[in-house]
Amino acid sequence: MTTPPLLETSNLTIRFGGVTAVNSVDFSLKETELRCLIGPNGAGKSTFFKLLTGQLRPSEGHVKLRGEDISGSLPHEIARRGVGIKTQVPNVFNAMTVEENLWIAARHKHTPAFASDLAEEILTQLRLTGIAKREVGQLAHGQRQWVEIGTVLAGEPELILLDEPAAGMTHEEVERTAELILEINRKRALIVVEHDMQFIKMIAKTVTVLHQGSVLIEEDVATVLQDPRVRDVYLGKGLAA
Ligand SMILES: Nc1ncnc2c1ncn2[C@@H]1O[C@H](COP(=O)(O)OP(=O)(O)OP(=O)(O)O)[C@@H](O)[C@H]1O
Repeated sequence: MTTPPLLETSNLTIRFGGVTAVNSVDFSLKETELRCLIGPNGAGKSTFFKLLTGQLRPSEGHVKLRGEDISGSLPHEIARRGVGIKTQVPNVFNAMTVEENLWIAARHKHTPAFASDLAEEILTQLRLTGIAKREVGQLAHGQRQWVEIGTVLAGEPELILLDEPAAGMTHEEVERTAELILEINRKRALIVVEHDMQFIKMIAKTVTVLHQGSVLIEEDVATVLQDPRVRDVYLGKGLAA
């Protein structure tokens, strides 16, 4: 028997009134694969993520995790099955330190002592040990984003969805974020939505392009960035390939 992919969607579709935001998407992700998902504004990327995490229910089609149908499952059930997400909405406690935030996130699943060990491990992995005792509200934008990624890691997901992790970062922060993602990808699968093409080039292997809710092309990064259809959909929207 062949092993099913880590994640698979078939004919995944959602309509809002007259708008088909995600339109018959067949998508497949292998264990520990890193996939970049790009597309112009309104292409359906965030909505696709919401369908994967159970925040939205599909109008049609299915989402399967290791072959098990999770379409229609509740967000906390999907999280428990190993899907973590970092959205663009902040999800950390500003008045607490970096290590306290990581500990609280780890404590959902673990004993206090184990949560401390896990928080320590994440501090090391994300190279945040130097700012462990700082309040999150006092940190630079990039550092806060890394703490947010850390709180997702504290849930020990097998699949991590990152929605625009490099948005608003300086060039140095973008480079470090790329390194962190590649480090995380040694053990875990990720889907990364991003508009910053320099960042995409730093991390991408296979890129899926969404346009008007459908998959326009899915290829290696070099092929995608040279594809005239991709250039067309981004025309005037700042694709710096
Ligand atoms: N709750 C909703 N009700 C109605 N329409 C919606 C809803 N959510 C999304 N849409 C529409 O679905 C389409 C896809 O939106 P979505 O936010 O998924 O795009 P996106 O690719 O994430 O865009 P961006 O890059 O700007 O974040 C858009 O036309 C949007 O207006």
